[in-house]
Amino acid sequence: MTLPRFKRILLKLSGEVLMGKSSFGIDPETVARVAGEIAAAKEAGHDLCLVVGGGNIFRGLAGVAQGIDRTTGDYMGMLATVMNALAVQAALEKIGVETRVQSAIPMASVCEPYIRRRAVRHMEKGRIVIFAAGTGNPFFTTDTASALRAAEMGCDALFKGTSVDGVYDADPKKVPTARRYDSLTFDRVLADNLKVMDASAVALCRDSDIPIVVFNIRGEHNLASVLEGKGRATIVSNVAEPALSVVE
Ligand SMILES: Nc1ncnc2c1ncn2[C@@H]1O[C@H](COP(=O)(O)OP(=O)(O)OP(=O)(O)O)[C@@H](O)[C@H]1O
Ligand SMILES: O=c1ccn([C@@H]2O[C@H](COP(=O)(O)O)[C@@H](O)[C@H]2O)c(=O)[nH]1
Repeated sequence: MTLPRFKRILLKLSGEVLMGKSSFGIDPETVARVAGEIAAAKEAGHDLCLVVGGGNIFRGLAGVAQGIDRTTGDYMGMLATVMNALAVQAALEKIGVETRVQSAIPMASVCEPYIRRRAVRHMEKGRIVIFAAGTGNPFFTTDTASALRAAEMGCDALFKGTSVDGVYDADPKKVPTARRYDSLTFDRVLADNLKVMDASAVALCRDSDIPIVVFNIRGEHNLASVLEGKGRATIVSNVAEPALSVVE
């Protein structure tokens, strides 16, 4: 399928992807590889901002399973995303890309607080803004933060770089016979309760008319391919049902 080409993009980087082949934490080689691909996307003329997940370090619900109350667990998860954001910033700056980290939870000694107009200005100056600490609120995820920031920053699309190559009719990690969609509507994702992204994120993108492109960022050069419009991905948009297709 040929994907549309987008200029201003919010790239959501899954925390899990940053751990590379390990089962926890940050793998420097993977972060460096992803940073190189982000730098190349910028070189190719895209305006980029990033939201980084925290699943490689801590998720609120995992805390709940260990007896930590949900809100505390969620704040721990948000702090995990700050660590990831700093790791991505360091890797980007090492290869000469100017960046700023803005956190939804103010931490003045570590990074800037999230100020929308300031973030817009950074982007106008060609910097990559990395949004950390999700939305700053418990009971949300970085998917919702991505949809929110994409809308606030006037992005043309939200690219979800994750560990699956698109949206399936069931979780492909649990159902081996699941079939992948080439394209589908926001309404279908919500009606079928497809779990690749939170319902709140999907609803926000639907209402702001921001397409979501789900692709596997674990594969080398996949980011470049989907940005060029030819990679393997699923596009979720408001386009009517006839455009919906299952490719395999
Ligand atoms: N219908 C579906 N299609 C595709 N993937 C699905 C579907 N339902 C569930 N998933 C799961 O969604 C996961 C991707 O989303 P998830 O929110 O878990 O990760 P992430 O946000 O990318 O990462 P992190 O939380 O580590 O930052 C995949 O690993 C996949 O197993
Ligand atoms: O707005 C937000 C964003 C995140 N959290 C918590 O952080 C972790 C990690 O984020 P992922 O999106 O799963 O990568 C998440 O599990 C939440 O516990 C949050 O509370 N609010």
